[in-house]
Amino acid sequence: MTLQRTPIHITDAVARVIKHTKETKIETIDYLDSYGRFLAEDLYANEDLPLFNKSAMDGFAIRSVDSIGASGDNRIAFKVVEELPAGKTSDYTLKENEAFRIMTGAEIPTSADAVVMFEQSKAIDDTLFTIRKPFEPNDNIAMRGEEVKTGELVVPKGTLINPGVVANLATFGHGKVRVHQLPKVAVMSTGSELLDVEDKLTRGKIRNSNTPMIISQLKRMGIEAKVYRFKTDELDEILEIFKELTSDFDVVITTGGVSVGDYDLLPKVYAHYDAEVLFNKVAMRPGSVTTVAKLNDTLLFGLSGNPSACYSGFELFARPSILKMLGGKNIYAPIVEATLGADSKKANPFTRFIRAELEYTGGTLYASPAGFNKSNAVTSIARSNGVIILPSGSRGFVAGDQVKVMLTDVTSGTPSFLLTEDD
Ligand SMILES: Nc1nc2c(c(=O)[nH]1)N[C@H]1C(S)=C(S)[C@@H](COP(=O)(O)OP(=O)(O)OC[C@H]3O[C@@H](n4cnc5c(N)ncnc54)[C@H](O)[C@@H]3O)O[C@H]1N2
Ligand code: MOO
Ligand SMILES: [Mg+2]
Repeated sequence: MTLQRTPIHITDAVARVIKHTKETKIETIDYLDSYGRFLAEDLYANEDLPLFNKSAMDGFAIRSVDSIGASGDNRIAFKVVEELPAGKTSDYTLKENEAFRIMTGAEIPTSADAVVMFEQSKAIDDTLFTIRKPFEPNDNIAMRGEEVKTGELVVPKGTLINPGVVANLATFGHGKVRVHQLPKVAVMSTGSELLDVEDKLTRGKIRNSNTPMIISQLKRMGIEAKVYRFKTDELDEILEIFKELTSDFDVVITTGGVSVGDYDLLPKVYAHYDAEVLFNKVAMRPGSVTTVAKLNDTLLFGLSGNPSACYSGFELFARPSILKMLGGKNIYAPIVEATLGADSKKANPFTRFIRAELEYTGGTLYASPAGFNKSNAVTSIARSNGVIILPSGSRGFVAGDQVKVMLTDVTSGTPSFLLTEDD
């Protein structure tokens, strides 16, 4: 086996992974379980929205024609003939200077065409009130179909089902929704140095942080992974496990053992099973040895053992691929421009990813390296909420330079509420 590997550009690597990713089968699930999935079909309006002309305010529904000429000096009186809370309807036909007492959301009876807010009226007694200004037809009324008409596209296929989409499923009566199945994902860290979180530390050993990290990155996507243990770094054992993994799972994520070391077994596994290696070297740091292969219909993500490399390898390759399996359209983390908050003096022979702390101050988005940032760093992953991307072939960067930042952790908040009284 040759130890020479040819690095390819990240964009090429991402494109290869996505090209080899297939959507999973479609299933029908309860709409309340659909949050975080992607619509597998367009969502159309089954009805007009609003469904009927409805009061937009609490007040009185009147015939606008009866309000003509109303002023402070010429208050016009109305008599309440019926009360209409939301959900109650009436076929009564208003006569001159009659009104319904109507609440927000109630259907406007056909004989009324404007709503007077309580605040725009003066009560004389329980059934009489006056107004001091004229009302136009449709004042304070939400018109049938003003938001969307029957048959219009509301949310296109491939959209992430966020709480707003769930609200629309409910609005249009879709109790069941078609989505792509959750891919079956297995996670396995390799390395005879690895101990579990509560094992006693012994010489030369470390705690396995990659498995729980990847499990959490998957959880963030709504996926429960199955964890496999592999402790010996013996080829026979890993070959046996892989036989099971590739027949049962859509995605197998391994960490470690992917470089050129004597006990880096993944390249041997790919070769043994004649997997199609999409790439085994990417022109990036960290994670240059990240490998992605395909065996039958299973995608094998061989992430680097070094924690920072492992984290970005997942976000760069596994995440968009899994989102595509789920039928997602917008599968890539957004990349925005930011101002570098501190120097980053190293030259960058390969594209460099730097775990970063993002801060929005005084109208500027600053991105600062989140401390120790080598490939083996684990603490900076905890502190960061994005990744600075420095292009390959560039020299060092200094504070104030414009850089690109990938928003890998958009769930992170800010320490203070960013709206002020001037906004
Ligand atoms: N001769 C060469 N050596 C190395 C190269 C190279 O190109 N030529 N690449 C280096 C780079 S870059 C990286 S990154 C690492 C990648 O190594 P592997 O993916 O094979 O990972 P391991 O060897 O298994 O482990 C590397 C490192 O990470 C620690 N590790 C592994 N698994 C975990 C885990 N689950 N939790 C926490 N830490 C983990 C492991 O103990 C090692 O320290 O290879 C370089 N070598
Ligand atoms: O694969 Mo490495 O993460 O470039 O240090
Ligand atoms: Mg290694």
